[in-house]
Amino acid sequence: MLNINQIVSGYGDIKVLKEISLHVNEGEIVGILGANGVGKTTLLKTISNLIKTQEGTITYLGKEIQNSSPHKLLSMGIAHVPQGRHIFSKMSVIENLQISMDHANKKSNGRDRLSYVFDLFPRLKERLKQLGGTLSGGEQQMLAIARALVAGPKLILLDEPSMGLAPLVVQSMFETIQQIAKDGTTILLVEQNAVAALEIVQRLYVMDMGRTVYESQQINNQELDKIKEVYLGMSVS
Ligand SMILES: Nc1ncnc2c1ncn2[C@@H]1O[C@H](COP(=O)(O)OP(=O)(O)OP(=O)(O)O)[C@@H](O)[C@H]1O
Repeated sequence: MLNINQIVSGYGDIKVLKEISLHVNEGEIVGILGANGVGKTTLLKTISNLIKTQEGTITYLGKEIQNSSPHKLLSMGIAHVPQGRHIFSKMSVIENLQISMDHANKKSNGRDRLSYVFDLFPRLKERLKQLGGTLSGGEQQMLAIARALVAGPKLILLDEPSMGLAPLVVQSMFETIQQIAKDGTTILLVEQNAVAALEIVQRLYVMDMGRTVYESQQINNQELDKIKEVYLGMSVS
């Protein structure tokens, strides 16, 4: 579905991504793990063209997209849920969702998409008129994901959904992410919380210094221990 081929990008003269390559197959949850500052967020921003691709190609459903605007990418079915959520804090829950629906993939029915996100996140339905900025951290993350989903995406780029959330909230958020994938939306997940991410991904990449240093095939227990120990510096008993 998504093929990233030898991409270079960064900020001004600073190259953060250094010829990174990876792919995502339709229906998968693919994880990108790695320490602070290795370029995970930069990778997602480059895919959604918030940062320019300096070298290499990004192919989505057979089309090169590295020069397509974020708006065009959304209409093609790629939605980005940024780190820190960036919901509109002075707008209500329903207004936040409405804005995204206005830019949606018009082939799917808006009403259906809205009822789908309310089934996934009933708390949002109870808070339609509440301002985004007054929601709890967990609710804001629900709104950020819901806002992506009402656009009818085929692929969601999800940047650190666990950030700042209590462990129980993280667990329930990750169960919902798994449900979203089961319902047919492919997910590229960037996470610091390796323990939570490893529970739900089908494949994963570990990044370091703007490159992938590890790519899993199928994840079994033995491989999980190796990833944790060698690449993530976690102790395995
Ligand atoms: N706007 C910017 N201008 C200059 N450098 C930046 C900018 N944004 C990020 N960087 C740098 O790019 C590098 C990669 O940052 P990035 O946010 O992609 O890392 P990350 O792996 O997502 O980290 P984290 O897990 O802490 O969010 C870092 O060294 C960071 O300081």
